Amino acid sequence: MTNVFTDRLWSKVEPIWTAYLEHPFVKGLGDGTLDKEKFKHWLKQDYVYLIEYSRLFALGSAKAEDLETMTTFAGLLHGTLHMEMDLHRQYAAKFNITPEDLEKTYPAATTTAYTSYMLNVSQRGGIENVVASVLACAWSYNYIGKELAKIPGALEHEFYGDWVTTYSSEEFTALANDCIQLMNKMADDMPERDLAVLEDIVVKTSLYEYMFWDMAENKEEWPIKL
Ligand SMILES: Cc1ncc(CN)c(N)n1
Repeated sequence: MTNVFTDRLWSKVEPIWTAYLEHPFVKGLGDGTLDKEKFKHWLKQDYVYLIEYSRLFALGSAKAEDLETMTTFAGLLHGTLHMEMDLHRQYAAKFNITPEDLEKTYPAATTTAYTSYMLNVSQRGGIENVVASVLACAWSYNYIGKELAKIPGALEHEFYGDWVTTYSSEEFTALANDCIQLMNKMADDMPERDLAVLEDIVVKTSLYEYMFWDMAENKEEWPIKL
């Protein structure tokens, strides 16, 4: 089989993605020992992250040059707003947090930096920048979900089992695969100079993903509280 662009991306980001699995927050999700307050911090920050992330799918749909791509982005938008964010709303209910309060979460420094970066490169560039921006997000959570699902008891854990089940599910895998396929479709016949730009976006967003885990682990907001 011939190599596709995402194979090249994978070999570039593999060390970062392997580090996710060693991260204390991710390890705690997998073995069920994660502190609930840390998870609550992730949950709230991730909800407002996903709102901005959804904007990227809407932008991708607007920038699409064919109906098939437009439809794929619309499906990704729907899957995020409903399937993925439903998981967050269900967890929030366990903490007695309403969807309205979740939505009012003040974005932390890392959340702001990560979403601003994605929106900036996506607005400045063409649709291929949008796809490169969203790729690490969908693909890495699916990767983590599938790896954690291999840990005995992780899928059945009374609290974190739903997290592992959702991100390793066929439904979420299909969303991640849609992003992977879109990336390969965009990269086809692209000159090396442009591919290098896309690779840099995927590396940076992969690093932001790591910072997001750190932010949740340390319950970070901003350096000075007002
Ligand atoms: C920060 C982050 N990255 C990725 C995902 C998976 N959509 C997420 N929910 N949050």
